[in-house]
Amino acid sequence: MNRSTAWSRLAALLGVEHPIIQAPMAGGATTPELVAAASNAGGLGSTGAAYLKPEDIVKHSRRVRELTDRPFAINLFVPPPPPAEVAPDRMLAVLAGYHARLGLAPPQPPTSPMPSFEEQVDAVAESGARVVSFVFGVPPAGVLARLKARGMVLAGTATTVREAKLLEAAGVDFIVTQGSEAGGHRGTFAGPVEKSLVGTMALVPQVADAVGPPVVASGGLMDGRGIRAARALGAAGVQLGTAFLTCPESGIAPVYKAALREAQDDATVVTRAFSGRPARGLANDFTEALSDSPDILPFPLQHAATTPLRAASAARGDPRYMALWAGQAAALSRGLPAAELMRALIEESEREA
Ligand SMILES: Cc1cc2nc3c(=O)[nH]c(=O)nc-3n(C[C@H](O)[C@H](O)[C@H](O)COP(=O)(O)O)c2cc1C
Repeated sequence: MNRSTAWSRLAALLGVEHPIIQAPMAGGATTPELVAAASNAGGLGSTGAAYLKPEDIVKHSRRVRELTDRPFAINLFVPPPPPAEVAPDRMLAVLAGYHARLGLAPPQPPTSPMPSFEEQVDAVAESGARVVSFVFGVPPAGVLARLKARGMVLAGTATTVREAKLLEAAGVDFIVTQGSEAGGHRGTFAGPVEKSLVGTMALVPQVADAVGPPVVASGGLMDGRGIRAARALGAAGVQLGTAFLTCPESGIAPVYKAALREAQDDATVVTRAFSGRPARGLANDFTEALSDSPDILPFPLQHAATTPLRAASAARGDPRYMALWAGQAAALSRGLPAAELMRALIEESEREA
């Protein structure tokens, strides 16, 4: 299939003019206003719903539907196996020092903050989203069958060829490849993360050669240059996260937007310090002090344990203890309104190389 056919076929599958996806970003970035603006401009907006309670998924998607009658996407985390018994005392002692510095009450033993996956799926099934994407694994067969029976288009996230093949075998409609440049959590689920840090340039053509479903490239793409490169490598579409974080509609804290605008190419690190899972973000005091700690708890307990500190740091406009998820090309952030950014991406991606 030639490149322009793959591109327009994926656009038709997604029900959009251009297969340019505003990435799902859990943790509040993907407000209904951001999602709807991306969709209204001719791409596909996506909600990162992983931490949302089912009733909030219902509310959020109702609001998106008020703002657009175009297709949009929702994303969930495939749930991790229940964590083994862990002793959080040493991590709590480390965090206590930071709490004291900010005048917070001592940290409490963490419990999982994740809503019930089954109930999230119930809410997603009723959300009116056209596309449902998953990360951190192969979703259960029953979940895929149920959403497919409702006519929803399904996607999984792969960081290696092996993961892409597992997702193809499960029957997803398209595969998002996540290159190691990507901001946020590594979606790795089959194999050690250290071996899955494959860059977009190397990952996209290998996955495109290995699997049948269309491949959507993500990781380090910020403008038309990246989109054209991804297309040339065999991608049928693209997904951009960091590029949308500095939009006025994105829900992240102002201090986080300011840090992204000042970021340099070497500003990011992959760290487990905030959540227990490896994720790429801007280095700060917290990542420098904790990234090598042997006491980091497994996801989602580390995420829960660091929540009060991250929230207090954001409320004070102090980026030192916040999770500032960002891809390696954050310096190319433009801070445009989402519709303008989407229109610019479309126009730039169609220019001759
Ligand atoms: C703040 C942030 C949160 C993210 N949350 C999610 C998420 O909830 N689900 C998901 O599939 N990917 C998530 N990602 C990863 C994106 O889907 C995408 O792979 C990544 O943003 C692409 O790289 P880029 O940031 O360089 O564009 C997140 C990325 C960022 C920056």
